[in-house]
Amino acid sequence: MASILPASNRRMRPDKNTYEGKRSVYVKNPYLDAMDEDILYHLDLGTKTHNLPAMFGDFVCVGGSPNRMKAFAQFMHKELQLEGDGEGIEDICAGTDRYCMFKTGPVLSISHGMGIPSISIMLHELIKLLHHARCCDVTIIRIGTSGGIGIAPGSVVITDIAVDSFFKPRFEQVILDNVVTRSTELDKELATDLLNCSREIPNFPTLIGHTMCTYDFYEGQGHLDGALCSFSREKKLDYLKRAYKAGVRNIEMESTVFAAMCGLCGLRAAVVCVTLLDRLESDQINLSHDVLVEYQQRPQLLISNFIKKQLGLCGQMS
Ligand SMILES: O=P(O)(O)O[C@@H]1C[C@H](O)[C@@H](CO)O1
Ligand SMILES: O=c1cc[nH]c(=O)[nH]1
Repeated sequence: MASILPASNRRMRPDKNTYEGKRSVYVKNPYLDAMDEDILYHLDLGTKTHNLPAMFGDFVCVGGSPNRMKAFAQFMHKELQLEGDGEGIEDICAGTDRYCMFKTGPVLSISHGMGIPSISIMLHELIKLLHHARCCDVTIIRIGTSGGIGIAPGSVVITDIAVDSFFKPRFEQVILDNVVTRSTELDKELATDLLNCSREIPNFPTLIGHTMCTYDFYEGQGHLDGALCSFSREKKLDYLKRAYKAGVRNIEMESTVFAAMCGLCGLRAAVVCVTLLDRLESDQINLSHDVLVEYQQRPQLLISNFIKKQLGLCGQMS
């Protein structure tokens, strides 16, 4: 778990990235050390203007929508039985409308928008913040929505490995004019712990599977209902069935870069997404508002129970 002690209270080894017995957050950028101040433009935070060690906690949860991540922060406030009703919880990134960030006890809740470029910018700045704040043993979980393949809508998929549109466990980052391929493995032990935790929640369909991450919601995921569609229903179904055969159980738009960046920077990471529909059956998400809200709360409930267990509050599981 990440320590929230100020950096000066902890013992650092000669290797600057390693605290005694702890796994620290790495940044792999030789230029950062030489910077007098680091301004995290999209989060509206900075090393000179904010007391970063005081702001960060043990768990970081990220998801696309600002409202969902605010609701999650308020839910955690209640679940952790913190003082007050949590209604007036403040957005730490209120100075920007790109992302929002809330802190409830040891849990940081941050929105990342839709798609790889959006989450990637947020992760660069978040990881630098965790590094500047000298956080150790950080657990980061993406709680999102997705389209399922061959599983009942409402199922929660815990990702074992994120794959690209070719079902390959890789993230290809274009750096200058080179393509650099990065691994998209996630923490297996964390995924198993989450699955075990899900088994304690009644009527909570959960499975571990591969998650396919695409660059586009419509054509990229084989939707027949976009403004453009240049393939047949048969081609779509053939593609999704091949994905299923390759072990893919859901599709979303952030997991490969999330797994790659967190893995490279020493963060214990998981992806937990509810499925809103079975893509072998349909393309349109036509759930009622209430069902949609209830489905979106499922990853939140699982993560809340997991965090409470980690904190030794397991007698108070929802
Ligand atoms: O975290 P969310 O639910 O936003 O993730 C999925 C993937 C895309 O960002 C978006 C598409 O509707 O939902
Ligand atoms: O089908 C879906 C549903 C949610 N999010 C996705 O990326 N795809």
